[in-house]
Amino acid sequence: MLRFLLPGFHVLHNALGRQLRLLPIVVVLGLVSAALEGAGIGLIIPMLGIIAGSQDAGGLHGISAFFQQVGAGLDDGQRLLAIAAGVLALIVLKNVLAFANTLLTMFIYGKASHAIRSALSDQLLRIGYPFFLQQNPGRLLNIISNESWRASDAIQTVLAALVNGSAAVILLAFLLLLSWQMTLFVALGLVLVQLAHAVLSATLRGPSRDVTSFNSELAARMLHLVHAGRLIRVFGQEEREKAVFDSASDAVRRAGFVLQSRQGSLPPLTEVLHSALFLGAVVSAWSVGVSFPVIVAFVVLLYRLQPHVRALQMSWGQIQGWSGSLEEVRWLLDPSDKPKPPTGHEPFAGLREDMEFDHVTFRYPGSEARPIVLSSATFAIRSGRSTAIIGRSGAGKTTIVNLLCRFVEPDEGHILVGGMPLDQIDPAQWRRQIAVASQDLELVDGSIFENITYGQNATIAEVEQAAKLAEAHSFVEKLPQGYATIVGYRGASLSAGQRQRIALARALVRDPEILILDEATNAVDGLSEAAIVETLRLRAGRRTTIVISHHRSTISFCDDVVVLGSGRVKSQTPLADVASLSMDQLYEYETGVKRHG
Ligand SMILES: Nc1ncnc2c1ncn2[C@@H]1O[C@H](COP(=O)(O)OP(=O)(O)OP(=O)(O)O)[C@@H](O)[C@H]1O
Repeated sequence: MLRFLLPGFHVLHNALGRQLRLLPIVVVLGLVSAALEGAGIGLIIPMLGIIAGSQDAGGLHGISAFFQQVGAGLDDGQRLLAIAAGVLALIVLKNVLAFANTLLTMFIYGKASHAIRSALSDQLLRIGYPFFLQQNPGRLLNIISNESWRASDAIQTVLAALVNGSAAVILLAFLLLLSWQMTLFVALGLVLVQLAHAVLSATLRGPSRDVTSFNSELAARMLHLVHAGRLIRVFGQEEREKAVFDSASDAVRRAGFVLQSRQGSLPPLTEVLHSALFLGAVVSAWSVGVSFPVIVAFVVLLYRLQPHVRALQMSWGQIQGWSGSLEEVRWLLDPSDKPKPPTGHEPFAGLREDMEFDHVTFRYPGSEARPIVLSSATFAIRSGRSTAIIGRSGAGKTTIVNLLCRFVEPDEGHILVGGMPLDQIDPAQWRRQIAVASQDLELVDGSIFENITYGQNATIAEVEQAAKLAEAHSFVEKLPQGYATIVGYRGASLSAGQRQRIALARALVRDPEILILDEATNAVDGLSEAAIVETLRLRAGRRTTIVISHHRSTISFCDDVVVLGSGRVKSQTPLADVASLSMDQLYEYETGVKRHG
């Protein structure tokens, strides 16, 4: 039931996790501090009795008669002082408990907010890679940077509602003990106000979803401005981009205005209804002859009750207003409709035999209308040898890397490693034996040393050795900070060729069993590339290398070449057999798969 009432109930429940144990303490502290407040207010009755000179408890019943007896036997002056001191002590104690409760709720809020952010990052790291191929990064950024905070705020609101709810229950109980007729009148009125609230709050869900969706769009535009700074300037698109951004931003403003204006109508409406209700209670109490001290105590209690009830009713509206945010966070955290990460339990210690693509068919998820990327692709990658995978742009070369790294899985067919299907091998162990240097794999924002040792502990000597092999050492040495140089966001402070050499050093420092180079040297100058090719040649017989390139020189050291075209493997042949062919001739070379003898 609660799941239907409270959008994102799951999110809140899971975020609270072990902190759920603390909620009863929040409630008890709320109840006790409200009871102390109620008792303090009840003591107004004898105080007023002393001041008004009427201390007769005869007309009073129940708890009001009990309060009227407090300090009986003392003379008026002493009694007034004693009761005032008692009220002050109750107020101090109540505030100490309320402060303790504030600390406790803040602690729970902090833990739950952290749990939401941590669960989001965990999900983003665990989720199957195809998710990122399909999702709008703006939506993901918006969930992490905006919606997760609103979900945290919803938790704070729920905690505040618990405290306010506890206070309201106790203060209502005091009211009931003072006068059940007046309390019934007030309680019925509060139920009607709550109904009006619920109807209005329900209209917040639609605008809340709109705000979330426009925020995603705006986050995507922001990302675009950050990433496409050069493109926009070089094509003189500043005006157009400004207009598109402003329109996205204005859509957020408009949707936000609709939501906030509806939310904003709730507090004044509540205040007017509550005031009418309380005035009605006072007038009806007077008309049925309730005594003056009891009416005063009742009014003071009502006055103290009102903010709690108001906050409680506002919490409901706020949570409805955040329903879009909670739904977004719930969606991202829900694993049921997300691609699963690769599985497999067989250990993998090293590549002893060949890898084979056995009739592998693949199409990217969500691209059913487009031509198939790989259709029954069959070829072998010999262990300890170097294989070039070539083909015209869009032929599916990077897709083969994605399949080998298990970012995506074949729709049909198998990839076999030493005869064992790749999907049975432990993916973590498998990936530990692979290193990829690719034009798409970015550098991290840190030092050159941190970039080369990303994912691999290595000494400075090992880092220098890898950098030398990748033709990076000489330029790094000349930088004022050497290997401590900070490369900036995505390596922005380096040239494209320098970035590629650092990325290659990062792959080489692992001395991987399988090295994959996907257009990894296309921005490197000819001399450096020749030296890199020599390095790669030295791996022959010891390690397996897969090279993807459109340059003849880059694949010159390879033993085998696999030619892709139109979704098929056109040929696989020893490179020596086609040494005389140019790249263009190779792209058209079609002989099927010639296995090495
Ligand atoms: N995420 C994706 N979603 C849908 N289709 C994709 C996706 N990535 C690639 N493709 C399509 O798959 C096909 C093969 O792409 P792939 O990147 O493997 O080609 P490639 O041979 O590496 O090309 P290039 O030489 O230009 O790098 C292309 O038609 C491409 O449009």
